Amino acid sequence: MNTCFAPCPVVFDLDGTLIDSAPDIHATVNVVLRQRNVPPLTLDQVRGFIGGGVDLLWRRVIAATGLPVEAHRDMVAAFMARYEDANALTRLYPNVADALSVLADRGYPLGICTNKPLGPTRAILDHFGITGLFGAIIGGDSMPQKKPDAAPLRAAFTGLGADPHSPKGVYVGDSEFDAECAANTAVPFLLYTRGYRKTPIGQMLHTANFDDYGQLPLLVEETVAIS
Ligand SMILES: O=C(O)COP(=O)(O)O
Repeated sequence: MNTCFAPCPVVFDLDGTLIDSAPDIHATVNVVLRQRNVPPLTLDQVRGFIGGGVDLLWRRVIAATGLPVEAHRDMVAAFMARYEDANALTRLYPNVADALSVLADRGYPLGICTNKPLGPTRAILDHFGITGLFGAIIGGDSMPQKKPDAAPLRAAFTGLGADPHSPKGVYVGDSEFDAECAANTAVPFLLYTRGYRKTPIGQMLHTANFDDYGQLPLLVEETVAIS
C-alpha cells in the first residue's frame, strides 16, 4: 500500500524522460573519440548506451570501438570536461514544462533521480530554467549506489519529506534501469514511452505508460488514488 495523505512526491528520471539529451551526449562522445583517432559512433548506438551513468556509457563505448579498457578513466575525464556545458542540442520533451507546472501548482513535491552526474544535471536544469521546481535532486555521483539500486530513489523521496523506511510517491522514467529501480523501491512506476528504452513496453515492469506529457498530471492523480 502506497497511500499518501498529502500530495505524493513525484520523482523524475532525466535523460530520455524529461530531456532528449542523446544528441549532445553523442556529439561529445565523438569529440573525445576523434581525439584518439577513433571513428565516430552513430546517434542510435550512443542513445542505446545511456541510462546507467557515465562510467557504464564509456565501458559500452570502449567495447563498441575496440579501445583498450585501460583508457576508460581518461575517456570519462575527457568526456566530463566537455559535457558539463554541452546543452545546445538538448531539448525538453514536448509539454514537459507545462506538466511540471501543473503538478507543482497542485502541490506535488517534485524531485529528480538520475544516473547523470550532479554537475551536468544541475547545468541542464538551469539551462531550461526549471531547477527551482525540484525540491530534491539526486545525481549519479550523489551517493555510492546508482539506479537500479533503490538507495538514490529512496534519497530523493526522503529529500521531499517521505518516510525513509516506507517511501511513498511515484517515479517517472523511461528505461529498464528506472523500472527496476522503482520495483526495488516499491513505488509505482510511470513509463514514458518515447525515451531510450530498448525493451518492448509490454515486457517492462510498470504501473502505467504515457507518450505525451499532457497526459501526465491526470495519470499521476489516478496512480496515487489507486496505489
Ligand atoms: O546514463 C546517464 O548518464 C543518465 O541517465 P538517466 O538520466 O536516464 O538516469
